[in-house]
This record gives sequence, C-alpha cells and structure tokens, in this order.
Amino acid sequence: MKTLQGLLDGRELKAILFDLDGTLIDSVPDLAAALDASLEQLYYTPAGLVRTRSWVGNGARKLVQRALANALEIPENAVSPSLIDQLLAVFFDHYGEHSCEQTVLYDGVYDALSNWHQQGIRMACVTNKPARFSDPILVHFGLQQFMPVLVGGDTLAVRKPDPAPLLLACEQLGVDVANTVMVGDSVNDVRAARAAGMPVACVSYGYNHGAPVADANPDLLVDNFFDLVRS
Ligand SMILES: O=C(O)COP(=O)(O)O
Ligand SMILES: [Mg+2]
Repeated sequence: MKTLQGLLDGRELKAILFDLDGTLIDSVPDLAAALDASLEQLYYTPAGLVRTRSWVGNGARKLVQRALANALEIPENAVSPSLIDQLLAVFFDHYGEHSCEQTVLYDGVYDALSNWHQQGIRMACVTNKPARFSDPILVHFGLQQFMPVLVGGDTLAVRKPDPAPLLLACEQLGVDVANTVMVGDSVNDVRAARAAGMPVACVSYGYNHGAPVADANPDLLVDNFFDLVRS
C-alpha cells in the first residue's frame, strides 16, 4: 500500500496541506440550511441537502450562483452578477450565524492531526471557503492548535484549482513544496496540487460535485483518516 511519505520519492515528509469542506468537516448540513434560508428569504424555492452537496467546493459565490441557476432554471453563466451579490449577502449572514451547528468532523480527523502534530509535521488548511468562516470552524473543533496557517477562498485573488493558495501555505509554514503533500476531496484539490508540483491524496467520502474523486486520479485514495494515518 502506498503511504503519504511514499508519495515523496524518498524526500522527507515535512508538511501536509488539508482541504476543509468534505475532507476535514462534513459541513453540508449547515451550508444547505443557510442556503435554503437565504433562498426562502428572497422567495426562491429551497434547494435541499443533496443538491447543495453537489455545488460545494468552488467557494461561496459559486455555490450561490449554482443555486440561482437551479432556482431560475437557467444556465449557470446566465445568472446576473447582481442577483448573485444579493443572495450571497443574505447567505453570508445566515452561514456566519450558524456554521457550527450541524457540522461535524469526519471520523479519525482529530486524532490523526494530533498525531502528525506530535511527530513535528507542519500543517495548514487550504480551502475555497472564505477565511472569516473557516477560521471559527477550525477553532470550534480545536484544529487550529495543529494548523497555524489558513489560506481561505478570499485570501488571494485566485482559489484552487489555482496552485497559488497551496504555494502561499508552504511559504507561511516555512516548508519547501518538495516536502509537502496535499490532502483533499475533489478534482480542484488534485488540479491545484499537480499545478503546485506536489503529490495529492484524496478521501473518497467528500463532495467532488457528485462524481467519484477516483476519476481525478489522485496519487493515493483512502476511505477515511484511519487509513491515511496507517498508509
Ligand atoms: O467551496 C467551498 O466553499 C469550500 O471548499 P473546500 O472544499 O475547498 O473547503
Ligand atoms: Mg473540499
């Protein structure tokens, strides 16, 4: 079986970058509740959990754009920016108030991060979720003590699949890209890692727009964090 260390061709594993939604936390119940409350407030039909799950992963603006395309039954690129801005503002209010109510850590995440931390592995969170929502979630679940660096979807002008957020995380951790591995749940994480020049492991249980993340050909695919530690 391949290992995280084994992905580095003999170079030492010094850092791991983690995606947030669908990798460390199951956030869709809170995202869907906030999205549906926002849609209803503006007199659109609510979207529900299953649809919301398939829309997460490209940041809050895209989530809202996809919800509007669905509600108005028009293509995503035909949704007007002013409608997106309007729903996004309402969504931010709802999600900001209720981001940690139904959200849970996936099994094994806390202990795995604690273990790697004890081994001296440096860790960062690189998510497309805006930083002001991601930070309180990391604090709520006690993960901030293991991950001193957070690069959110609005930290830079670009987001995953652009490699820049991953490169910034390495810089802030003070670790070379050559000693770093990305762990995510979607094709965006795989593309960003490839473009940054680092190997990528994926969890199979995440979101990935409703498609199996195996299709994106990660270097390692695991079903849970226990396997990621064991591997
Ligand atoms: O789309 C989002 O807001 C979150 O995406 P993530 O999977 O990069 O954490
Ligand atoms: Mg994700």
